[in-house]
Amino acid sequence: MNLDKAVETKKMTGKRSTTLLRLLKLVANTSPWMLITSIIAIILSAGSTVMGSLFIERLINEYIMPLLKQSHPDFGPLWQAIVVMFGFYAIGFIASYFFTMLMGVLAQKVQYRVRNEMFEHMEILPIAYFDENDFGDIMSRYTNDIDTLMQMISQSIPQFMNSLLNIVFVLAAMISLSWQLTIFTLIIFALSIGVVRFLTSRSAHYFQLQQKELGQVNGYNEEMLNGLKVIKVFSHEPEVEADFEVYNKELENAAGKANTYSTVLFPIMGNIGNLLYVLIAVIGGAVAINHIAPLSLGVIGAFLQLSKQFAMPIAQISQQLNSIVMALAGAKRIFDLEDQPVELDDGDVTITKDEKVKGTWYWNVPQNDGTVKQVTVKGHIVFDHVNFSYAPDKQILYDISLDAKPGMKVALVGETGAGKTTISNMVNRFYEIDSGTITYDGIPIKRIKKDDLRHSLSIVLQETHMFTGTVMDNIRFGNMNASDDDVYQAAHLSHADEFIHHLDEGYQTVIDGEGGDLSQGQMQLLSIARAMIADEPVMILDEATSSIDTQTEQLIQSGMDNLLAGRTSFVIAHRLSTIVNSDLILVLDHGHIIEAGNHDQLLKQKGYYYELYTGKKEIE
Ligand SMILES: Nc1ncnc2c1ncn2[C@@H]1O[C@H](COP(=O)(O)OP(=O)(O)OP(=O)(O)O)[C@@H](O)[C@H]1O
Repeated sequence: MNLDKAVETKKMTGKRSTTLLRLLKLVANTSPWMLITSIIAIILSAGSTVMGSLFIERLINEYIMPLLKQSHPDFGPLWQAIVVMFGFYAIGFIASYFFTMLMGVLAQKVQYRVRNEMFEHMEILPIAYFDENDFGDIMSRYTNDIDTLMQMISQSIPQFMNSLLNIVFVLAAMISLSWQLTIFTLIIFALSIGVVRFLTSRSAHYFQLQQKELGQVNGYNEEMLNGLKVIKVFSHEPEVEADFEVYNKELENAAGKANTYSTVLFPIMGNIGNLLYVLIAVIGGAVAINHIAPLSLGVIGAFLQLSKQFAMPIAQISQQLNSIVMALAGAKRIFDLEDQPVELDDGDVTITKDEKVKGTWYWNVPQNDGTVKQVTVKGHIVFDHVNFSYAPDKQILYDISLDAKPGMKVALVGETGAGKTTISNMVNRFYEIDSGTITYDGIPIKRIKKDDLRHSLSIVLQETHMFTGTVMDNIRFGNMNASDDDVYQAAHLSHADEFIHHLDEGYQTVIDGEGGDLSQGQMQLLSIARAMIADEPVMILDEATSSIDTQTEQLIQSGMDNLLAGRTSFVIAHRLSTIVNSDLILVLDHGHIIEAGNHDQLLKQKGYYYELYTGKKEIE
C-alpha cells in the first residue's frame, strides 16, 4: 500500500518535472535573448546584494572602528566606503528591476503564443473531444490556467531563481566570515526546512485540487448560463443553485486548505528569521567578548545582515514553490489540451472548384501510376451496410444502406433519437463508422481529405450560429468570394431580405455571436441564405426550417427547391410537409431503416410512415 503510494508520488513528481521542462523550453524558444539577459540580471542582483552586505564587515572594522579611536576623526574615507556599499545595493536594485520587467514582457509573449497554439489545436480536434469535455472547462484553460502560468513566468520563476542564488551566495559569504556561526545558522534552518517541505507538499495537493474544482465550477456555470431560459421555464432555480452550491463548496474547501497551508508558511519563516537574528547577536556577542573564537564586531554586523538575507529567500522560496506547483497544474491542463490527438486525415483525394463553369467541381484522385485523375463531382452518395456507435458499447446505426443518386432529395424521417442526425454526421465524417463503406461518386470517403469532403457539403442546422459582424458578413460566411449582389440574391431566394429590410441598418446591421435581436426563424433564414451562397454540390438540412412559420416556409419552398435543384440533398424534418416531394424517404427506427421509398410508395405500404403522415394530418 505504502509502496503504491510512493510509486504514485514518484509518478506525479515525474509528470511535474516533465511539465516544468516543457514549459522552460517553451519560454526559451519564445525569446532566448530575453531569457539569457534575465538570468544574467538575476545573478547580478543576488551577487551584488550579498557583496553589499559583506562590505559591512570592512565598513565596521576598517572605517568605523578606527574612527572611534581618533580624537579628530576624518570621515572622508568612511563616506567613500558608504558610496561603494551604496553602489553594490544600487546595482542589485537596478538588476532586479531589469529582470522583473523583462520576465513580465517575456511572460506576455509566452501567453500570446500559448493562446494561439491552443486555439489552433482546438480547431483541428475531432468533434468527439467536445462531446467529452464541457466548454466551461476548456474555457478555464484559456483564462485561469493561462493566468497562473503567466504569474509563474513573470514572478514565481525569476523570484525563485533569485532566492535560490541569494541563498547560495549568502551561504558562501557566511562561511567566509565564520564557519561556526554558519553551522549554527544551518541547524536552525534545517529544522525549519522540514516544516516547509511538509507544508508545501500539502498545499501543492490542494492547489491542484483547487484548479480542478475551478474548472468544474466554470463548466457548470457555463452550462447553466446557456440553459438559463430552460431553467426559468421549469422553475429549476433552487435545484440548480443547490448543485452549484455543492461545486462551489468543494472549490472553497480546496482553495481554503491550499491557502491555509501556503499562508501559514510566511509567518513561520519570518519569525524563524527574527529568532535567528537575536540568537546570532547574543551568541556572537558572547563568543566575541569571551574571546572563544576570533569574532570581530564587523563580522557579527555583516553576519547579522546576511542571516536576514538568508532567512528572507527561504521564506519566499516556499511561497514561490507553491505558485510554481499551482501554475504547473495549470500548465499541465494546457499541455493536455495541446497533446490531444488531432483529427486524423489520411485522405489523398482533393476537390477543386472550376471557377469558369459555375457549379462544377472535380475530385482529384491520385492513381497508382502517379497520375491524378479528375472526376466530376456529381454528389452520388452510397452507404453500404454501415454500422456505427458513438461509444464502444452503444451502437446507434445498424446496417444502414442507402443510395442517394446525384440530384436526389433524400429525406430522413423518424422519432427523436432515431439516428437521423447521426447519418448526416457520417457523411461529413465528424465520426468514423465501425464497419461498412460510404462512397462519394464511387470514391470511398475515407480516401477524401476531410477538409475537401466538408468543402463539398453545405450544412444547415437547426441550431444556427451567427458570428459578430454585419448581416452581410454573416451571409457571406458561406462563400468569402461572393459579391454583394450574390448576397442580395441569396437573401432574396431564402426570403431573408424581407426582414433584413426592416432592420435599422439593413444588411449593415451588426449582430453579435448570439444573433442579437434576431428570432430563431430569422437566423434560420440567414443560415439558408448562407448555404445558398456556398453553392456546394451536396446539401444537408437538419431541421433547417423548424423555427420558420409554415407560411414563410411555404414561401421559401420555391427558393429551397431552387437551392436543392441539381444537388444531392439530405433533409431531416419533423414537419412532413417539407419532405413529401422527396425522391427517397428513409424511415428510421432506433437506428434501423424500416421503410424506404417516395411519399406515394410509402403511403401505399400503409406502414410506419403512413401512420406518421396521417397522424400529422389529424394534428394539423
Ligand atoms: N455525440 C454523441 N455521443 C453519444 N451519443 C450520441 C451523440 N449524439 C447523439 N447520440 C445518441 O445517438 C442517438 C441518435 O441521435 P441523433 O441525434 O442521430 O437522433 P435524431 O434522429 O437526429 O434525433 P432528433 O430528431 O432529436 O434530432 C440518440 O440516442 C443520441 O442520444
